[in-house]
Amino acid sequence: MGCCKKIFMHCLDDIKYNSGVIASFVCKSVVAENLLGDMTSFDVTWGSKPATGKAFVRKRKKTESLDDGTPKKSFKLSDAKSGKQGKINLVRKEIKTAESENTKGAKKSFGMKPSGTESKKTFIDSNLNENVSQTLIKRKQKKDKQAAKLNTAEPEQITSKKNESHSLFNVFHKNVRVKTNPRGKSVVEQVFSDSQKFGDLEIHKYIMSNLAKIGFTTLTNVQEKSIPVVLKGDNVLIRSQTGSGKTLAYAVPILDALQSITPRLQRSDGVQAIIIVPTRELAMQTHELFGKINTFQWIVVGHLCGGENRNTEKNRLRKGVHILIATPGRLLDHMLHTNAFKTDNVRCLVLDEADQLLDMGFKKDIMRIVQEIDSKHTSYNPMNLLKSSHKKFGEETENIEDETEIASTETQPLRDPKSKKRQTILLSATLTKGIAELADFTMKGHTYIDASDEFTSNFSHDVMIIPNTVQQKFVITHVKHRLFTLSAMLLSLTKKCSKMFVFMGTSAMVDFHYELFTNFLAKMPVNRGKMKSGDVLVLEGMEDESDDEEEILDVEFFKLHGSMEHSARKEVFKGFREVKKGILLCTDVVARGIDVPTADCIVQYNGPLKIEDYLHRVGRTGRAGKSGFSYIFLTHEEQDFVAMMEEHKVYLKQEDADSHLTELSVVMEEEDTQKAAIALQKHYENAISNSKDLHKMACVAYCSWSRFYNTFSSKLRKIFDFKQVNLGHYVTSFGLKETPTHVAKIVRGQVAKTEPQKLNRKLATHEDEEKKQRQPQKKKVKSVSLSTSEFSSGLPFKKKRKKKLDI
Ligand SMILES: Nc1ncnc2c1ncn2[C@@H]1O[C@H](COP(=O)(O)OP(=O)(O)OP(=O)(O)O)[C@@H](O)[C@H]1O
Repeated sequence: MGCCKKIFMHCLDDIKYNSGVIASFVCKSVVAENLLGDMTSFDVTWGSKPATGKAFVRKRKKTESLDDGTPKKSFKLSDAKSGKQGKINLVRKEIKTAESENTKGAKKSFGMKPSGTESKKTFIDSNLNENVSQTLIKRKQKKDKQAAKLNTAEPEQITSKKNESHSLFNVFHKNVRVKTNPRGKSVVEQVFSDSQKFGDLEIHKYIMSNLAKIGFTTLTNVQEKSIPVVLKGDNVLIRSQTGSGKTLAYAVPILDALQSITPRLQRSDGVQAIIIVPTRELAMQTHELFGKINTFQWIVVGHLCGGENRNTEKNRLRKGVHILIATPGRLLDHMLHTNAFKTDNVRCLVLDEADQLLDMGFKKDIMRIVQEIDSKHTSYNPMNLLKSSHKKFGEETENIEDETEIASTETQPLRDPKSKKRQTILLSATLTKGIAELADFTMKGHTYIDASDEFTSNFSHDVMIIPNTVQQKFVITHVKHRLFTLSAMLLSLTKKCSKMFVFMGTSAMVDFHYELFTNFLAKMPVNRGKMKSGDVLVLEGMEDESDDEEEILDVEFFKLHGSMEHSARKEVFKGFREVKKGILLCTDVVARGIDVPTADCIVQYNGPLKIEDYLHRVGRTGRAGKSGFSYIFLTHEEQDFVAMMEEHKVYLKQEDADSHLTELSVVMEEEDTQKAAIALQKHYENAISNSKDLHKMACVAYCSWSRFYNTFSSKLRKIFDFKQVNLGHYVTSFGLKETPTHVAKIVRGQVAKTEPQKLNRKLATHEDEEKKQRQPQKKKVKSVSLSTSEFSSGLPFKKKRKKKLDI
């Protein structure tokens, strides 16, 4: 027995690093130890050929093999991906002769010679027949004894014993240490300029005093470098790290130019400057900032964004707006369909978060918007623009000036209402080839401004610059532990942080976790005294408002994603910014540009779909020189992410999940952290299975996750590899007890949640066929839509532009 246990541990390690090398060991030890349900995936023999891909052991076989007391020599397997059935035959299966340290160790513990040509077959045969059958008989005897004991015990004790055999126990293995580079030096970008003040700029004194009122006196580095250039009227492409104050770099010069126009602008003069931002929240935020620095009552700032009432916006445009902040879809919609919206006087175009605009597939919309604006300007020459856009990435921009008219003039076009020129400003925290192309299309020659002194001339650098005031950490968890580890982290981090963004892959994941945490984690009573690791938790009781309960989480939960109603999104965004202590569960919809100055912690529960997304998510903290923390959840299979980030000069430190799990001991009133964690998992699982709605949400969330996990960018796919994941473990991380296939069926509406799982394939198939014959064929209805339009433009739906996730 001891040997088997040892082998299991060896095997587990090997599976982690060396998947498939020692399948036979795994199976054998599994039989002996009754650990089948907890195995990670491994390669098996598929008939006579080795299986491609991964196979997952059917959990139910574990019970069958042990219940009848006879050793099973074969197991049925099903391929999670293809659904193909297979069989692993332990007697016939041969041990592969991998010579890794672990396999040698494992073989030794079975009394075998480390390199095993002669021991290949005999090992399994003899051991299976002797050791395993004995083992199983002993186990059965032990089980019977335990059962007898339990029968005489108090009911409370019984549940406690039952809980101890929760499958999570078996995978509670040591923390994995990931090799990091402690000496790695990231590129540091100074946020504030050394000395320059807003007072040193040639801008209107009212703007200066308004800036001083909100506490801005010293210029940030990017503001120091770019405001004078923008004031001059040049086209610019600006790159600087997140939270460095890029918005003011264009807001101040635009406002200063418009206030200087004499005679004063009238509403009938129409739109003078358009600022395009990717999301509604960013549109609102930018609008707010303009509101703070604009005291010139005759200058009107307005915004247009998807989700708002179109007629209200039409009226707004009809009345007259000078500075228009808009999301691209809705802006184009009005350009094409609102007669009152004239673009003849537009002399400044800003593309903020330019890389996100491209990522979200707005390139065509932006090109169309640019064409619409320029078609009203005499200097517009699309052929020249096209020629210039074929220029190589990173090539100096000066040579284009020969071919096309330069926008740059002695005066800023905005200051001269008669000017037929357009100044363009592109801003981003990351630079990609796409941005270079966009710059070439939208601008006739431009100045490149990089806030980092290291990269003033080198445009196409791979280095990612993240504020050095943010401590970046990663946590390695077993997939099955994700849910309770996240809960523990929320509990512990709220003690030291006031506002937290928790990024998740999909809207459905956000919905589910929000529901779970607000109803259960946030209402976790500290002094209830009932919640021991062995308890079966009375879930309805959790909502009882008894006097002696107090909430352990002194923090408000929020959720924000692209599938929410516009009004709800608006409210949440406002609420989160105003609240003193809060946790925002969100998707990447708020990953860029959003400014919550007091946000001091970022948790990435799912990896970023693109490398740049990591930077933008982390960038929600550490704004304007403030300090912050950032954590990313990684599984054992995803640990190479750390090395990949190091290639981009981003160095993450490992933090043990255990340091957070101790929090659960307090909540669950259980000294042993592992038991407390399991109790919480059980608590969640029971809550989910007892509530139809929550269960459905969990199923939908799981399915949306599986779609999400299939969409990583090609570079990241080798790390976040869907083929490597154990779907069964992920199901557990959503607090579900069903198999992945069953969950998928529930989501598709093929089975009701209450329907028992099909334990016996033959019987189940038979029953199914009978049912089919009895029931008339129903038309298939897609019960849950997993893909939703993220940033609805309001335009009639034409053709799907790009495969979008429900973020
Ligand atoms: N000169 C300044 N002094 C102090 N704080 C400033 C200054 N300029 C901007 N800030 C503050 O810095 C924060 C970040 O500004 P902003 O949102 O413009 O950054 P950003 O570079 O656009 O970030 P991101 O790339 O994430 O969009 C804001 O809270 C803003 O109020």
